[in-house]
Amino acid sequence: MFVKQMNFPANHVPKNYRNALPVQERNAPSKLMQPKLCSVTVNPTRMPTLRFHVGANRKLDATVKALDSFLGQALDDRLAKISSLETKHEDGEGAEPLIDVLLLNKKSDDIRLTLDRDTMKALLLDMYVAGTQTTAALLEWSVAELLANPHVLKKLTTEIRTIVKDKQVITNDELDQIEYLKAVVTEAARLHPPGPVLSTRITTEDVNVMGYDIAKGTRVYINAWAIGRDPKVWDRPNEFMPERFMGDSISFLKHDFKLLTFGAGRRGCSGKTFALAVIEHFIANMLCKFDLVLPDGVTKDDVDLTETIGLSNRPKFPLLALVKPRT
Ligand code: HEM
Repeated sequence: MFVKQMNFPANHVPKNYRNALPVQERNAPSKLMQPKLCSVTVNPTRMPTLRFHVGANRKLDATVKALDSFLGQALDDRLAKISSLETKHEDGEGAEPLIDVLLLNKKSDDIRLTLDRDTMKALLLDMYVAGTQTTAALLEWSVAELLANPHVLKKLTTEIRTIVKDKQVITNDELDQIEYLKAVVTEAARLHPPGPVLSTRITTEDVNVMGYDIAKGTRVYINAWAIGRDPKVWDRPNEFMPERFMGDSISFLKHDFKLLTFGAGRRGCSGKTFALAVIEHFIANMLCKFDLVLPDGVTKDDVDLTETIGLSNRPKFPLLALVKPRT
């Protein structure tokens, strides 16, 4: 790719940016393992682009402080709870929560996590900010498109029930076999990327892209939404046709610049495998045990697929759907 991710200029590294720490400090054992928790230091980063908006940086500071304190509290609460448990998982949870993995500085065969408190907060923030709304939006779009396209819903339901049969729990092995489900989610993601514009890049050298000269240092915005509906790239681009991805070599796991719902390159989405697994598990389980239907008197043509305009893309009107126990 011609356009690379912006780096901080050497003299402008925010002070709380972990990699800016001397190597020794970076590798020091986590303070969290000490009995007394370290205090939280907030060092919000000012955004130069906001300096023209009166009060914006002040609001940013307040938001950063509030978030920092919320995340710090979440870590403290969980640590207190873990210490009060005699054995792990005594609180009835089957799988180990991410927060415990971070707090307990888990050691496994091939990975040793040495995380300080700020890094743990950043990881939790990543999960919540980057991972929740986006996943929920793509799930909502996938279900909305299924309701607006009953022939696709019928085909998918049949395929899922044929593969899963009467099993109570759907495993990844079954999920891997339901090729049409992956095609449905990929098609929903092409038409309705939850983040229509990718993270900003800055060119690191003069480049020419398809006849356009782009000077070094140009801020580049990539419109994933428009690329996903480009008629030069896609046949009948505005139609929901999961079949286009059946047996196709294009998939999110293979990095194709036609399909940028999860971005690309080194700053591409690090949670895409997780997000796709969550969405596929949800839909497979739902359609296995329930019939997905529209409320009485509502037809497929009434499903409103209008998108919100902005940095995130969700249905403008929340989806109303019903599930009934499988007939
Ligand atoms: C359907 C769900 C999701 C969508 C559509 C999505 C989309 C994106 C997009 C478009 C980017 C910017 C990529 C680029 O500019 O090249 C991104 C970045 C990111 N995503 Fe996701 N994401 C999803 C779910 C998740 C989840 C579940 C997590 C975490 C568990 C996550 C963590 C991140 C992180 C940490 C980044 C920043 C990566 C970096 O800058 O190095 N995302 N995501």
